[in-house]
Amino acid sequence: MPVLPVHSDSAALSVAAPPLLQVEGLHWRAPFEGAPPLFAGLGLQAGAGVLGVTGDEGRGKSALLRLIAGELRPDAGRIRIDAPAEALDPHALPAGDARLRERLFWCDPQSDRHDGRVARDYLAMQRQGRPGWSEAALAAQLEGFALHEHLDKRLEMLSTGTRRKLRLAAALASGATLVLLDDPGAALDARSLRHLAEALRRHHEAPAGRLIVVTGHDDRLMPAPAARLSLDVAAVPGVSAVR
Ligand SMILES: Nc1ncnc2c1ncn2[C@@H]1O[C@H](COP(=O)(O)OP(=O)(O)OP(=O)(O)O)[C@@H](O)[C@H]1O
Repeated sequence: MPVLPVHSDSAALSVAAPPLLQVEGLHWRAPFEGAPPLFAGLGLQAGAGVLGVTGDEGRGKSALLRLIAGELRPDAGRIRIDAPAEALDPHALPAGDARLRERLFWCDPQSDRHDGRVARDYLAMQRQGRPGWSEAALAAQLEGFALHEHLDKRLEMLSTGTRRKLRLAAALASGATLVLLDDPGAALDARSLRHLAEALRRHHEAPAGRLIVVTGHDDRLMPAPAARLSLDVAAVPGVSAVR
């Protein structure tokens, strides 16, 4: 999946396969006085595999995922998540829409929404409404992240790293067309980092029609440079990624 930064909105690359994620003309600035525009016409197309989003602190990696997930509203532009029958616009659908839930898994490291749940129940809840969910993939994640001993504890009793691992396990088992992982290596122990790196590498090699977007600074979790999108390019008005 070559990712080419281009310095013009009009620049386009030929797309070998229909993209799973399309961002067109994205404009957004943080809603506070004097905030500079973070995205001024950003365009992005990505197919199945792993797309890495890199950039210095504050360049908008997390904000980009929140915009794609529908949590932040773009000032202008369009976001489309591809689906067999129709392209879904997360901003045109109500929160919790069943089609969006099936196709999108947003792994928000800051969320404390489910902290009162027991880990096993959290996984059961995440499984609901996701026909692509894989019990085999979940079993591999529980093993790889050493989560078995924590399944009967409430999330609020778990360490930050273990809570993150539980969310990652659900994300990787979800079968969603688009999985968004924000800085997934943060607070992970060395063994878990190795497991996650291996899971992402395997997914990239055999993506089965699904796209995982990973932000962060950890090179071990990033796909090859050709599949990375850097937000550091000064005032990039358009960026395209194709598989
Ligand atoms: N939910 C939000 N609401 C308002 N402003 C936000 C929100 N998320 C991010 N921002 C603002 O957008 C800018 C970019 O922040 P963001 O967290 O996206 O950067 P980042 O590249 O992920 O940085 P880091 O590597 O430190 O995580 C910051 O000015 C931040 O305050």
